[in-house]
Amino acid sequence: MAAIELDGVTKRFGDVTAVDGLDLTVEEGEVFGFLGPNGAGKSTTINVLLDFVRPTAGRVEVLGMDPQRESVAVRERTGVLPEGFSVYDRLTGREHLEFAIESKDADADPDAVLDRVGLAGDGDRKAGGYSKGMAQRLALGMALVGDPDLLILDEPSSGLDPAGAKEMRDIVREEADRGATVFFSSHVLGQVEAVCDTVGILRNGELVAKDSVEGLREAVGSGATLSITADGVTDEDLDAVRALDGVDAASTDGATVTVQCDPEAKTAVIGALEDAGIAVEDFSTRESSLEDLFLAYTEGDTPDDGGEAEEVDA
Ligand SMILES: Nc1ncnc2c1ncn2[C@@H]1O[C@H](COP(=O)(O)OP(=O)(O)OP(=O)(O)O)[C@@H](O)[C@H]1O
Repeated sequence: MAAIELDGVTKRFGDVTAVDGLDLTVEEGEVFGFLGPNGAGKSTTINVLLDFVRPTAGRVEVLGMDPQRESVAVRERTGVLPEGFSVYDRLTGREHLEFAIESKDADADPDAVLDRVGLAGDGDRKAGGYSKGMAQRLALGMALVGDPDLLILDEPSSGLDPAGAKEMRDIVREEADRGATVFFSSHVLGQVEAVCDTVGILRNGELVAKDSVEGLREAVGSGATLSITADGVTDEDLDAVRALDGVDAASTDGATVTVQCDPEAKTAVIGALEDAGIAVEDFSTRESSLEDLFLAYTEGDTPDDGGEAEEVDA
């Protein structure tokens, strides 16, 4: 069964269309990464799932229920880490968890949860004195209370240091192993790449791609990014590079030339620059990251090369 099913969901705020005819299915047990630039409509979609916002049009199902008619039942089985969570300054970390345990009528040990999210030893401190990352850990702990069937995490890594982000990803995996569905939004691409089974990319309220990370990579192209340290590169030089077989894109910031290309095109690219009289000081190649991919989907034209990605025309 699908944990989340959106069918033609549109949400308008006055003249602004935040979500535009969104069709989306997240299967039970899936870790789904909801990616998109600022303002793409991620939080609005999450608010629709939780019935904090009512859609202008479309059908929504969460855990087989209609969140508008069964909002209490949906929320009982869902753990939420909201965007911009703010703590109750005067309550301790443990009191926050006790509150979450009580309101979910759950049977959890607050200290075990504090320990799990890396706050053991800080449970008796007033949360008003927590750092941003500690508050985020606390919010994650509150979302985990009661072993929810669905975890909805809005930008869960915001404010976390690299170790905290890694711990968050480990927890997400543990929750998925337990059978929970995890839906998390992010524009921190590495977070999504590292932990998600499936990624959906939202642009201007529309789903522009949905696939596994690998599938999306294949759809974008052969996937190498070549960085060449060289100055004095002109537009004509870049045009010569772009004209080469296997080159998708080339740009420069004045000191470094960045080329998206097939790995085999590397020698030809460097040769073309050298033929133009450019002194190539250094170069490196890396597999295109999800970031390159994300930018290709959200800034450039959507690829239509018949790759593995399920293209979604909204
Ligand atoms: N309550 C509201 N009233 C008016 N406009 C809104 C409201 N909520 C969201 N919007 C608009 O809807 C669009 C989508 O916003 P949303 O917060 O869903 O995006 P997002 O993808 O979560 O962005 P971010 O990554 O910046 O949090 C934006 O243009 C935003 O200004």
